Amino acid sequence: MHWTPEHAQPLNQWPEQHLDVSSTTPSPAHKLELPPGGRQRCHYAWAHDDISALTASNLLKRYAEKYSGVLDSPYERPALGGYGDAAFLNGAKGDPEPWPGPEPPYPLASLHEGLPGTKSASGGGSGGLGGSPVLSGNLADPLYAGNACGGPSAAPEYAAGYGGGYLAPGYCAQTGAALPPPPPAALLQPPPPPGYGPSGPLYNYPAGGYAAQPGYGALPPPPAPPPAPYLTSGLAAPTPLPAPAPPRPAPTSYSFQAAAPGAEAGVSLKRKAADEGAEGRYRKYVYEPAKAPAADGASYPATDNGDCRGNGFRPKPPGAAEEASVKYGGGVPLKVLGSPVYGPQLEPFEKFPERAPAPAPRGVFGVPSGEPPKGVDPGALELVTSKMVDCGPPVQWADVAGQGALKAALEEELVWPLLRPPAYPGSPRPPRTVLLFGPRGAGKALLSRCLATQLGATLLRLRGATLAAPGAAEGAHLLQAAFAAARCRPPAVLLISELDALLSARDDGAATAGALQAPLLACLDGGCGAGADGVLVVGTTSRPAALDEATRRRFALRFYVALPDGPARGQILQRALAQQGCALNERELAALVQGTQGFSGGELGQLCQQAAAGAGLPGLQRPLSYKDLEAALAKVGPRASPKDLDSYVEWDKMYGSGH
Ligand SMILES: Nc1ncnc2c1ncn2[C@@H]1O[C@H](COP(=O)(O)OP(=O)(O)OP(=O)(O)O)[C@@H](O)[C@H]1O
Ligand SMILES: [Mg+2]
Repeated sequence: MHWTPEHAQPLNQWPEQHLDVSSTTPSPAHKLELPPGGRQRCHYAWAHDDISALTASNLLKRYAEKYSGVLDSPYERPALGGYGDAAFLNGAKGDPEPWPGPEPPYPLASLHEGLPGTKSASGGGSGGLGGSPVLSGNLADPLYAGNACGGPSAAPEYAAGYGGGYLAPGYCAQTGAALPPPPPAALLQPPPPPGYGPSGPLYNYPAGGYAAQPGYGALPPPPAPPPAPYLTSGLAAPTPLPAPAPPRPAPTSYSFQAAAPGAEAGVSLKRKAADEGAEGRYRKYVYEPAKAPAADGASYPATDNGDCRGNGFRPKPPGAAEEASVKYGGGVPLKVLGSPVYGPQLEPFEKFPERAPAPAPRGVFGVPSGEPPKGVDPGALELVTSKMVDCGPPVQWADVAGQGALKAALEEELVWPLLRPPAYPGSPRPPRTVLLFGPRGAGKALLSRCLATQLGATLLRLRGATLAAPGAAEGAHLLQAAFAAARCRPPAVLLISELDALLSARDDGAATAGALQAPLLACLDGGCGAGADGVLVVGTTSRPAALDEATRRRFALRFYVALPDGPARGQILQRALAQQGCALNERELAALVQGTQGFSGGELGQLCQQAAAGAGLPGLQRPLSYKDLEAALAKVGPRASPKDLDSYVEWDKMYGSGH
């Protein structure tokens, strides 16, 4: 055989190589490369391949013995075949006593016959020792391929067979003395209870029958015992159970898990679906035709009928669908009744002009549920109650165009936890403060109104600039009164827009601004009732960089309200133009959407107003045309520069909650 370097394989691959022993001519290269001493010890892989069959057999035998010694050190290996499989299964591999296995020791004399390459009955196959017809019958089954305890593994060095039968996965080299002897069989298998022994009767009913189990009285009565002919001979017929106890009263509260089944996983899926815009279970966040509402008209078919008042926010009461129908369409049935389907359907946008007069303040605002806190100016409280309560029409999720991911995040992280707070002890409190930041007119106030609607809460609106205008003392009184009013009338959403106007870092250097920061922080800390159950504080700003760290930290959640994307702009424009009696065709609308890139929702509304004003149509004698809008585009443009938008994104990355 001609020797080539590819024969120089490590020993662990050796059995897989074909070993041709037909040639007796030694390779001169081998002789030159191999050191004269230590060849046998260190250079197994370089052993001659031109050797006789007898030499090969002897060599294999010797290597096998050597490796068995290396492997077993310091573990003292018992005689081959000393362990049966049961020894490993019982964890008695360290038992110094030889296990009385039924199999005889492995016949070492036939080891080499199993090696591939030997021109023997094994046929030079790939089975290694395990493939030997002689050994395969003697090897323990199954073969353990490796050592999972991090020690030297048997698998690479004794490929497919050798030693594999001795090393179980997880087997660590250790002395047998370190292991305790196996416990007596009586301990391993406790005796069965009386009456359940192998020789005992099958059933062992107590003589007087079973006593009624407390707490299961509401279960239906058990079936009558089978008639005597069907009972096993010798088996005592069970005594019927006594009459069931009166049913326990239904629980008045429900746990978080019960109230929102699969909330955790479902929510994540929903967010994922919203992010990806993929077809998922929560397709309401992507553009699609409206789905049929739930049978009861509820946004989310809750499995519970409970009314969670843990934090003052309540889920929608039954019959909300009818109420919503009256509110929105004046009796006209709506396609989506309280269902937050964020699709391109126009119905939700058309319902604004048709809305019935503003309903009476929702929640329990009209009936104070709490005492006004001491130290609050009664005049300021009266002012807040009469002037700052938002009585506008409710805003559903579908009324906010676009912002799918943000709406999903608000609902998941704010609305659901507030409506259904976790009931288990030690669970984190739902967030009570949220900051919405983004360009002017992006829809921060609209989203706040939507939050109030979803929570069934009263909305109190404060403007930072208005608070800062009259003077520091009066502004502070108003601020405290607003928080107090919210606390007195839960559930309530307190919206403080232009939050930056209250803080010291103002560009215009308003004198009172800085003075309002301390009262604001005190109120946000709970001093004015912000931490009370049933009060959610929403701060909005278009200058998030003006917020110092103290203020920023007070808002548990911080969400970026971005400018509307193309489809959202199309929706807002359609709705605004429909109010002015203008209907653009598809091409014109697409062109308008294209031309209004970078516009906020507020600016799109201004564009339509400008178009109407430019056309000189105060009374709308003729419908607006595309040309009017083109002309208005020359006058109204986006206010936020790309640099501003970048700074929002940066701030969001640093301090935002992400969505
Ligand atoms: N995504 C939207 N869908 C429908 N209407 C929108 C949307 N975004 C904004 N609008 C409309 O634009 C107008 C301005 O919105 P809003 O007052 O909520 O903006 P804002 O972010 O609070 O602005 P500011 O920073 O000036 O307070 C509102 O009439 C609102 O209805
Ligand atoms: Mg606003």
